[in-house]
Order: sequence, then C-alpha cells, then structure tokens
Amino acid sequence: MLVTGIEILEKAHKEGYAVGAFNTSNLEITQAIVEAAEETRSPVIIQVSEGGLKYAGIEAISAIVRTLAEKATVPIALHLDHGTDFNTIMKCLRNGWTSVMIDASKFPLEENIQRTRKIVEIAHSMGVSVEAEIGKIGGTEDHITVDEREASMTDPEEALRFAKETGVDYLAIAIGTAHGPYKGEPKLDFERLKRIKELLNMPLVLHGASGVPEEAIKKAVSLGINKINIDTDVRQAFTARLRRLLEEDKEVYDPRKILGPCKEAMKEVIKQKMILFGSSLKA
Ligand SMILES: O=C(COP(=O)(O)O)NO
Ligand code: NA
Ligand SMILES: [Zn+2]
Repeated sequence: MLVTGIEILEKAHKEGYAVGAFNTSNLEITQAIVEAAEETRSPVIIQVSEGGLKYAGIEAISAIVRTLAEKATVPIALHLDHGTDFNTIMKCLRNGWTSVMIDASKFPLEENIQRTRKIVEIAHSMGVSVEAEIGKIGGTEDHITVDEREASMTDPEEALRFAKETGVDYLAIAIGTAHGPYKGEPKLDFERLKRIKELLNMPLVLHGASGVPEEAIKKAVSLGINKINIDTDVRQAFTARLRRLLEEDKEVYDPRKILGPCKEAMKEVIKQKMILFGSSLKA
C-alpha cells in the first residue's frame, strides 16, 4: 500500500531500525524493489532523482511506481530524491508522491532554512512528508582534503536549529559518506551521529550508503539512522548480471530474457540490504 514517508520512518525511528530507500528509473528496478520488500516483509521507500525523472518522464515513472506500490502488500512511500528545482517538486506533489526531498544543502544555512521551510509548508498542507539535508554529502569524485571533509560534515547544533526552524520530517546528515563507489574505505563519524540523534530525536537519513561496509551500516543504524539511500550497489548488480548473461549467451535477443535475470539479481541485493537494515518482518 502507498503511504507517506513519515508513516514508515516514524515507526523505524521509534523501534530503532532503518528502511531502505532505493532509486529507480524504470519498470524492472521498481519491480525488483517491490518484490524484495514483499519477500522480506519490509516497508520500503522507492525514490527517483531529478535525473531519473528526466530519463523516464515524471508521469510514466510515477504511474509505474504508484501502481506497483498501491498493489503491494507492504507499506511503500514514493519519494523524490535530491529535489533542487521548485517546479519539479511541485510536479511530484501533483503526481501523488508521498514524500519529497528539498536539497538546498549547497546554500548557506539561512537560505537552506528558508528554502526548506517553504517546501515543508506546501508539502505538509498536502499531507506529504519532507526530507532535507544539512551538511554536504559529496560524490566520490570530489577530491576534497580532510579538513574540508570535516567542514562539510553536519554540525549537531546547526542541525537542531535547522530541524526546529523548518519542521522537516527527516534529516539527511553528512557524517562521512559520499555518493557513488568509494576509492578507499569510508570513515563514518559515529560520535557526530550519536550527538545529532541525542539532540534531534527524529528520523535521520544516510546518503551514499552503497559501498559502506556492513559493520558500519549496522553501527549507524544502532546509533539512529532510519532511512538508508542505495543506488550504486543496485546499478552494479544489474550491470554485472547483464555482462555475464551476454557473455554466456551470444544468441539471446529478447529484452525480457535479458532484463528478467537482471531484475532477479537486483532483487537479491535489495533483499540483503533490507535484512541488514533491520526492516525485514517490520511490514
Ligand atoms: O544517496 C544516494 C545513493 O548513494 P549511493 O549511490 O552511494 O548508494 N542517493 O540519494
Ligand atoms: Na556510496
Ligand atoms: Zn543522496
């Protein structure tokens, strides 16, 4: 069933587990997410980035996700990932999305607060949940120095002020993760996470979670992370299966015979994540 993001994440926050938020841009990835959630009895957040909306078309991808979510036997929220453009966020709200992220983290704090508060007021008036970001979660391509990394991490006191002044439902924080594959091993600042959770006592979001070792994920969940964004690991599962399949079978040409096994490969990765995050059997 299609529910709001806060319905899923308030429960996760109270009961101390995390829910996967998996990016999709087509039918097969969406099916993999929904089937994985039903097979592990997990609530799940299906999210589309602005790039994914451009690729699939907002009406088409909304229809696919909404249709599969409404038919599903577990709670599913439909979330806009890293919303930066006001009109795109409004289009998602008009297309029945149940959660949106306003990512104004690149602006100074005051402006991030203003921009976020505006979206919170509109989305809440429509019964839609809101995620925002404070601190900068980079991509692995950012060649930043260590102290720049420190400076980009979320300041706990600023996060408290931000949460109070915006009314945001869940907060994406920067504690050392980055989007995309890691070159070395990511070092998460668990002390910082612990402090933020103590101060804010609300659902927290971890971006850039692909490539983070399982032990670090488990520790982050135990310290209060409740939404975990995964994109790269699912993409890599798809592509690895695709390459192997085309290597092994030079004759195949039916997209269903190619995309079907790729869907299964993505589903297996997603199921493992749901079990690792502690969301299995929570639906
Ligand atoms: O944060 C993410 C996903 O990051 P990864 O690709 O590292 O899983 N999406 O918003
Ligand atoms: Na990552
Ligand atoms: Zn992200």
